[in-house]
Amino acid sequence: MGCGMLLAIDCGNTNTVFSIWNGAKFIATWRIATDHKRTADEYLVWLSSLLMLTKTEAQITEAIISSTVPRVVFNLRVLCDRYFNCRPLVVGKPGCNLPVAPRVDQGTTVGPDRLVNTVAGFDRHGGNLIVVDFGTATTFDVVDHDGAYVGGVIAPGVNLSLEALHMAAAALPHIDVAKPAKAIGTNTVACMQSGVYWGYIGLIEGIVRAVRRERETPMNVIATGGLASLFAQGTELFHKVEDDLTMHGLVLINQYNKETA
Ligand SMILES: Nc1ncnc2c1ncn2[C@@H]1O[C@H](COP(=O)(O)OP(=O)(O)OP(=O)(O)O)[C@@H](O)[C@H]1O
Ligand SMILES: CC(C)(CO)[C@@H](O)C(=O)NCCC(=O)O
Ligand SMILES: [K+]
Repeated sequence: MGCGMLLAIDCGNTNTVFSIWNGAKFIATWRIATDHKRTADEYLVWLSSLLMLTKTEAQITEAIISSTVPRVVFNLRVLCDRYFNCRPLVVGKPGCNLPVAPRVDQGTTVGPDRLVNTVAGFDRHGGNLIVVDFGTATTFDVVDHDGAYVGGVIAPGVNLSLEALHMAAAALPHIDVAKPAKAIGTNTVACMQSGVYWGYIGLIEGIVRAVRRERETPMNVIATGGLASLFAQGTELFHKVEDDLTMHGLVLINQYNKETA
């Protein structure tokens, strides 16, 4: 132990996931709420106490960041620079190359998490793929035969939809998403759960059907994100659920940039 390890950071609008890798070997992962006010010093205190608690001996010498929140990148860069003495790769920024460039409208920026999912999905399953990611938003990334991101769909996230319902209607409580026993709810919570769960299943199936109709080849569907396995219980659509897809993509992109440097 003690040789150079990779710190991979996946920063979403709700949560930020840190994970540590020794080459392709997974070492540890931790999650923190995304907050652009958090400083490099605060990240370090948090990280080092978790390292200690889990008795992980990590000598971090390289880092890669995917951030859907531009403002947090500054402090994450400072963390890597000041404490790990390295310049992190930042997906979507100059200096971080992707195996295949996205093919989208000129001037458009693709969410870095979607680019990362595309790379990981293509590596594991090849081209002609739809990657569904259940995060703050639910995204569908369409991966072409050669691994290029060629567009997709952005829908409101499951928890966001539940929160909107609660915020807008005085008599509707805050609830967690769950798969209801029956479609017909016989109390408020069960009615809301049915609406969100089966509504979402309908959304996913409808979007995948429409995307497939637009393409000439069959397309497998891969699901990732915290709620993927819950929704996999309500549809036959997913070829596979892969919770670690985004992290796998970060490791691949880091490797790719080292090889092509
Ligand atoms: N059965 C479940 N019921 C409710 N929430 C769940 C369940 N399983 C996982 N989750 C939630 O899923 C979330 C993890 O999802 P994920 O990391 O993909 O997205 P996120 O952190 O919410 O969004 P983003 O990546 O955009 O920040 C966690 O907030 C967790 O609470
Ligand atoms: C859609 C989200 C919020 C999903 O995390 C993120 O990928 C993002 O901010 N994307 C930018 C717009 C786009 O991907 O087309
Ligand atoms: K995510």
